[in-house]
Amino acid sequence: MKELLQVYFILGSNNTDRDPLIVLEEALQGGVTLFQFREKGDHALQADVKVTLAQQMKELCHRYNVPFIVNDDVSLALDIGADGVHVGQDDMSITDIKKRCPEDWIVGVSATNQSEAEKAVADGADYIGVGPIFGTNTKKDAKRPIGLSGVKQIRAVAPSIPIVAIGGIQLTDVIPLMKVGADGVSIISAISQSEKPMQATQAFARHASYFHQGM
Ligand SMILES: Cc1ncsc1CCOP(=O)(O)O
Ligand SMILES: C=C1C=NC(C(F)(F)F)=NC1=N
Repeated sequence: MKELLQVYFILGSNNTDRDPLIVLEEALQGGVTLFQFREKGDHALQADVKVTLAQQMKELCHRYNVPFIVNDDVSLALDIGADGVHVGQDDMSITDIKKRCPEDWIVGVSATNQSEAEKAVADGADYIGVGPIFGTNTKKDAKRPIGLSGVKQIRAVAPSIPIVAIGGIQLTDVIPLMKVGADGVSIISAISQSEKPMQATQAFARHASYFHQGM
């Protein structure tokens, strides 16, 4: 699981002005290790348009042997045969999801502090998304940034669960984040808003793998 978290790309149709399928394919060619479909916020697609995009993105990910995760929408994830879901603290509980969903599903949870992280571990989450690390414009209701120290504190109470850092992350943040205990980084705009998503992803992959070799 920790290897999958190295370069965790997240994309929804409103995170880019381009065709999201083209952006996704370029990022996959650059070495994305895990992908999350997150269709939220202004102009988010709904209903069958959203389902169609999700199915197309899933097929694309599977062509590159990358697992396809759906944010929040457990029913959509089940309907299209996703590889798992990512839920927030106030979404469906992990235990309920684990009951309803395939045994081999990846179930990730957001955590922004030590108690949320401890709860996620107790509930059996497969990984936790820790953040927002830095300020971000991508998520309207993001909480106050927790910085590198926030990751360090969470790793102190959750020594073995896979942790991916998220929120305002740029290339130069990768190695410092891994040094304080993250197993990988989750990125939206640094890749989706890049003029060259493939090259941007390659750079993130190089930094993340460099650190892993170093360990
Ligand atoms: C979904 C989410 N959760 C915490 S911050 C964030 C948005 C991250 O987007 P970006 O990588 O563009 O800052
Ligand atoms: C709010 C979120 C927090 N973390 C993550 C992930 F990086 F996948 F763990 N995804 C989200 N959608």
